[in-house]
Amino acid sequence: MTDTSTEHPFLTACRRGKTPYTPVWLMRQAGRYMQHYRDVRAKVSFLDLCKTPDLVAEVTVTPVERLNVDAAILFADILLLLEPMGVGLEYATGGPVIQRPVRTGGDIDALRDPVPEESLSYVYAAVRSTRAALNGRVPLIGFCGAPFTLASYLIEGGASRNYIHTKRLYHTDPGAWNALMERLVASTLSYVNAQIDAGIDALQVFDSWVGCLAPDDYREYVLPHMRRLMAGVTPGVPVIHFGTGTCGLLELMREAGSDVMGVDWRVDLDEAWSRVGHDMAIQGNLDPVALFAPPAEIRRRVGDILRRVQGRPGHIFNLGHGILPETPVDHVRAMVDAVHELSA
Ligand SMILES: Cc1c2[nH]c(c1CCC(=O)O)Cc1[nH]c(c(CCC(=O)O)c1C)Cc1[nH]c(c(CCC(=O)O)c1C)Cc1[nH]c(c(CCC(=O)O)c1C)C2
Repeated sequence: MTDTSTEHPFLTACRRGKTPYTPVWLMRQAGRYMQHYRDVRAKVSFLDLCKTPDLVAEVTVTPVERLNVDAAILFADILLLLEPMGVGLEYATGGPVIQRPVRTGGDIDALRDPVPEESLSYVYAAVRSTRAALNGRVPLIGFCGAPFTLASYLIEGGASRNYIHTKRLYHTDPGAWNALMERLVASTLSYVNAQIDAGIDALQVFDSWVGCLAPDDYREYVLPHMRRLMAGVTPGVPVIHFGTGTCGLLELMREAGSDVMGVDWRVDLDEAWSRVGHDMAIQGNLDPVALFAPPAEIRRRVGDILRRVQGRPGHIFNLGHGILPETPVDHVRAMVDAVHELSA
């Protein structure tokens, strides 16, 4: 695994090349289910952690060492980009909060356009220190929020159940909605292209909450912006497009133009893959709650997913969403070992 002269299986799989085993990594692999992370967080707030490159490197690399996963994901958050827009980002105990949500065309006009190279320079410092700490062992994934998911936080002011304010904006003022999405795409492109310059090996775009949309609304109010986002990413770095609850949207999401489609557990992986097309790679899709089952049952379920894709090149194993904080670490390790052993 330390041989950097050959491409790592994770990157080969993103390009649908043949690999000696199915590569695996886990969303939220750095997080509260791990004692090491809780120890770090006992001493420093979430935002201060994100802004301290050496600590970011430490919490990013630790799960790679403990779990033997095939990729690292930079420790950061999709909402960091919103802080320099001047809306008041805060990580409260109940989850992230936007103190001054945007609801009208006037609010949108008043947003600042972030200059990521300046206000988010700590992210690029973190990419460099994490790369140095990884020392070529596994590729480093950078990430961003997709414009719809970012807009939902900006407009609702935090997590949401029904997205009433978000949907009302495009129902009542599509011009303001499109202006907001265009600004988010522009800022996100400067943000991620500077992550690429700093040395990330792959990019995941998290559209975590896009599954709340009717297909016609996705087509009209989201897809054109996603197309411009994907087209603007500096070429050469594979892009993973992930969402949850996207069963009704997969064919439309394909049109955005990523290399890899990430799917949750609510759809059979072989069905998802044939619907997005075998000319794309696929990532997924074990239910994160399956990690609470006994290791023998976890192994059986890993085997089921691997059988569905029948060894077709271009599968990256992952959960269907992030690891939950209460997950037993030894079960996570058992899952990673099962993927490696059963796919070899
Ligand atoms: C560990 C963590 C993160 N963010 C937050 C936490 C919890 C803070 C803590 O308890 O220490 C606040 C934090 N930030 C956010 C949330 C979700 C809250 C909500 O339900 O709206 C929380 C708890 C918003 C967020 N943030 C992210 C998403 C997309 C992924 C997803 O769908 O889960 C979303 C929606 C991305 C994210 N966020 C994070 C990573 C790190 C890398 C890794 O995966 O190991 C990543 C990729 C890190």
